Amino acid sequence: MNEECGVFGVWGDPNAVDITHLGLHTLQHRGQEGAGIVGRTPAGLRRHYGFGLVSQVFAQPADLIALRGPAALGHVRYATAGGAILENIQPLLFRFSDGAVALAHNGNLTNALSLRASLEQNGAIFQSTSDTEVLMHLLRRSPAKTFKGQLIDALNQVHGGFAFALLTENGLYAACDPNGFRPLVVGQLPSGGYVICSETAALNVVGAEFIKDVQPGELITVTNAGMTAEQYTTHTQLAVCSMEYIYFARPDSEIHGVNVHQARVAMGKRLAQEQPAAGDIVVGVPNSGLSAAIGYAQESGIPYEMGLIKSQYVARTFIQPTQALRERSVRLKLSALKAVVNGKRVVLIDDSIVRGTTAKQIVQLLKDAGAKSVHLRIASPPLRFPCFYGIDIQSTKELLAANYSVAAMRQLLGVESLGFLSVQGLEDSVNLQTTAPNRGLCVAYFTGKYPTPLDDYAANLKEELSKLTLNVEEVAAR
Ligand SMILES: O=P(O)(O)OC[C@H]1O[C@H](OP(=O)(O)OP(=O)(O)O)[C@H](O)[C@@H]1O
Ligand SMILES: NC(=O)CC[C@H](N)C(=O)O
Ligand SMILES: [Mg+2]
Repeated sequence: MNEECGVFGVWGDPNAVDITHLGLHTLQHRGQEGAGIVGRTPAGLRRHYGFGLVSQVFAQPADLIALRGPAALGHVRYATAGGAILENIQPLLFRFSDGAVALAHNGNLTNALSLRASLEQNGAIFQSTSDTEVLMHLLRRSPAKTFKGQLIDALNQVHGGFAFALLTENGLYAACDPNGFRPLVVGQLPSGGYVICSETAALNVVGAEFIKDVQPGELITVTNAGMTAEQYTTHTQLAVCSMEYIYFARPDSEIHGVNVHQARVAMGKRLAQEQPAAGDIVVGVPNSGLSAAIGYAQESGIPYEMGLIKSQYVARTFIQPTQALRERSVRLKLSALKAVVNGKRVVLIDDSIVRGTTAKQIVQLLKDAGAKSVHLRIASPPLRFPCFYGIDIQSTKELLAANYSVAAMRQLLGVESLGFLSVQGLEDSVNLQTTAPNRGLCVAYFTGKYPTPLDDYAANLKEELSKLTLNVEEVAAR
């Protein structure tokens, strides 16, 4: 599993580029592989981009100065399709005889490969290997008369997960897929300018007021005439990625009206009811396990303690490319507090188990520091199926819970007991106000039931699952 991507665009503010730069810093947790900004300068759209963190890509003041103007679009990337080559770092910038367009994307398209094959057969020449680029080819081939009409045509042909943002000389456009898998919000700056970005935390940091969540199948247009919202399709059904609430998004963001920290606290409370444990202290795994640990302690009455310390200088573990690096970075990142855990029965709370790298090492750390027993509780259901909508887990091979039962995982991780939150518990904890299936959440990674056809990925998944020798229901029930 890898991070997400983050998008951030501004229209109608003289400081658009600097605001976008700040916004990307705030969204850095969503992608650390590459970053870029396109600015609408007096000389047209200009781009600066590269590999690494926002602070590395924009190391010199001149990098931003060259982009300045009244509108900008930025992106932080972690690849889900097409790998880590410079050409895939976003925003992508296309120059046409009649103008330029910048394109940024969070999510993953399920039919990009087949669309690309047929576009190439008809003469298209792609510049990158990412799924994102197909949108622009479809847009340019549309017979519609206006840019917006062409965009609507293109949006109706791509499938899967997408929060797209596009910048032209004339406007800033943004759209969400028909399930709203990925979060995307609109806000307004004190100057009157508009911001469109992945998370509300970034609105707060740049001083913009929240206006709305972009809804499934919705297209937002911002020009000098103001902001408008319309449906590019009405075949929609809310299925927000539940991993956004569990792990990805910042605790200080709100997605469809639900604060991420509070959702995690509620997951922890529910976990305490569903999976009680006899312990002396509750310890959360920094960072994203802490909110659920607070909830577990509140509900169980077991005191919350700081049994693990996190170094502030080590990034998220998933993004390391190899297992050896991931293991080393857990060691560097987390240490046990001997004075707190020695002789104690520890109830250890984390938000998720993916490969098991983190849990395995932390249990060892706690035991080495003298913990009498470790009762591991996970504030999400076991992750057993891949995601094709924007989280980079596209194979069951690496998922611990796809390959081992809960009892086998308990042994493997070396804990006295192990318990997970139920799917129902997750849905109730997030508590979205909707009548959509699964209470408006995508829970496919836990149930194997995907809210859309998987297009190019379907055959592969079928084959993988057949190798597990269990059917979907059996895998989900392990
Ligand atoms: O089972 P694994 O493969 O180890 O993956 C799961 C762990 O990874 C994530 O933390 P991460 O270190 O990425 O980020 P965080 O600091 O925000 O918790 C997540 O919160 C779990 O702790
Ligand atoms: N994590 C993402 O949202 C990635 C966006 C896009 N699919 C890419 O690979 O660049
Ligand atoms: Mg973690």
